[in-house]
Amino acid sequence: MSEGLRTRPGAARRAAPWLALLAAAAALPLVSGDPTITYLATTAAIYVVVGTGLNIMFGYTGQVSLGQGALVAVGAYTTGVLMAGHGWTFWTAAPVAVVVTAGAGTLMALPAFRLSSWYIALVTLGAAMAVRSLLVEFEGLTGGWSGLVGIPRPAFGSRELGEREVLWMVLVLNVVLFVMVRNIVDSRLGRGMMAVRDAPEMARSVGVGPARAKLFAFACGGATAGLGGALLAVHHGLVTPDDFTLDFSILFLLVVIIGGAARPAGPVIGTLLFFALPELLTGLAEWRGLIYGAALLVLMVYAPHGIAGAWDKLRARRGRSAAPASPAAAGASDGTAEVRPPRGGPLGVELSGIRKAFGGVHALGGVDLTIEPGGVHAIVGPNGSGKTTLLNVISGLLRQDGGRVLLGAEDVSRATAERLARRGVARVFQTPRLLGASSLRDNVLLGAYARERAGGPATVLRLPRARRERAELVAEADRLLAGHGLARRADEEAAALPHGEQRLLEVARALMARPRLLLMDEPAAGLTPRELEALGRLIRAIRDAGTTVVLVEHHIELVASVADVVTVLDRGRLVTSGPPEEALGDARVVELYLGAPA
Ligand SMILES: Nc1ncnc2c1ncn2[C@@H]1O[C@H](COP(=O)(O)OP(=O)(O)OP(=O)(O)O)[C@@H](O)[C@H]1O
Repeated sequence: MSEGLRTRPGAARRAAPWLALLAAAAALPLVSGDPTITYLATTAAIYVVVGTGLNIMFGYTGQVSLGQGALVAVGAYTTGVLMAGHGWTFWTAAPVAVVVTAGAGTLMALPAFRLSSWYIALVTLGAAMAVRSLLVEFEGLTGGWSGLVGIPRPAFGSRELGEREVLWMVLVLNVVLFVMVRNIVDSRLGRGMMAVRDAPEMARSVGVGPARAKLFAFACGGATAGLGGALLAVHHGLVTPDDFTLDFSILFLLVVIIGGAARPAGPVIGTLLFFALPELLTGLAEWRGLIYGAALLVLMVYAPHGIAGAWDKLRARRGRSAAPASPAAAGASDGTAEVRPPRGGPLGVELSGIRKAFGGVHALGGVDLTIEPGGVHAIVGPNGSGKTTLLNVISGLLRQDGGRVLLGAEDVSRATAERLARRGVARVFQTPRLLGASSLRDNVLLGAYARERAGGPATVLRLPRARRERAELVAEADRLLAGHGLARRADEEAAALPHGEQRLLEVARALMARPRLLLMDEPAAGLTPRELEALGRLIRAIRDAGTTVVLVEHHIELVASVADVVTVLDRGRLVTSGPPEEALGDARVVELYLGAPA
């Protein structure tokens, strides 16, 4: 058994029903011998290829594209022009179509760096309309309304592949794609894409560059649409603009949504349903529109994650009730035993003249502060005094209006959050920011994003290097989860956790980064007294392991018990800074918290 499957025994079992379904669907046309069934099955299998790419863009990265049909057209016409017009073989034309369409997909991604996902939907819709017009306008190249005809089948020498052989080829491609998508999703790349989709600020704080993640997703979507287009061109033998209407583009989005976005099997199920339903409803032709609409409505209300999502939920519910309590859960500790030394020495911070305003609100009005490496530095102050803004500036999530930030000896005044994460800065947010639909284990693994070494190709192909690294990280994440008493729930969705445990999960994710500087924003909020004590022990253990901790906190008892230095802010200005008893005993601070003496 492979290392990957050994560490995730559930993954193979989860995929098994869908692989069986795919095999059954593939077997039907292969045994029936009916050319119509073979033709329809090939078309369906090509749609799965396109849907799989869209699933990466939309399902995993949250980029709504209504232009997938246009990208398929780019792939189909590129193949058609090269094969019918220039005598290329399928084996040379298809890779060119894939590259050209990946490029077109990447171009479509450019507005995505600035726009929210629903605006991107409009941009891609516009692109779909523009491509169709261009296909008609460039008549000399594309054949105008008549399109391109006489596109030959793929051939080996003079022997053309038969209909069934083309179907086989597309099915094999689907299996390869399925495995590649599973490898991507179950890797740093996939977790990064989902972080961009669910919590963009958190994504940046763990080291994910949102632009790169979106670019990668659009390139994947473009490449698979190009492959789908190349296959459609040789399957049909001709391409015309009428093959690529707006309905065609929207169809792929529906296939992914109905099948189950962000589930590798989603496009398979969605496509099977799309092709099977008209056959099942032949006697009810006039009711078909109504039945489709009602089914979509019911699905969106009761199964918003599509059919694959509903199935996963059912399994998770059954698994939860059957799962025995693990020893780790019974003896939940405070996680101190699992704290590991950072990826380098502790980092100090030097802030000089930091200013930040939001419109007329001066959140920080010129803060000078030195945070020594290796200690616990608490920042306290009344609501709205600028504490979170200060953490955002230190972590690179906000660019200050003026002033300088030094991290160690390095001037990072203009550094992005992603870069700082790579330098060893990690963050715990005021309200937990998690991948709600991902497992606890995947949430913790995301913390290692900035220190994972396996590159894209090694990850996609799951080469031994990537496997080894993944197995080590999974073991580390499981130890952290066990340390926080969450081992038993490692495979459950993070969104199902109660608030207190979501906070623990955030801390585990931050520790997974082995940070040199850990920024914690109100980690004690909502914790019970027992949990507070455990948090205090954990913070001390993190410091003792060699990490600088900056703790923004309202819980003064916790601050007094763990902090080496306390800084007090009020209305964006530094009131005092020093050892806890000195800073917290300062008359101005007492007045801030208790009000002026009568
Ligand atoms: N993105 C923003 N847009 C507009 N105003 C903001 C923004 N972020 C912070 N502020 C304002 O800046 C001031 C400082 O906010 P900040 O969140 O840093 O305070 P805080 O000390 O962390 O407060 P709390 O203890 O309530 O979390 C507040 O007046 C707040 O309303």
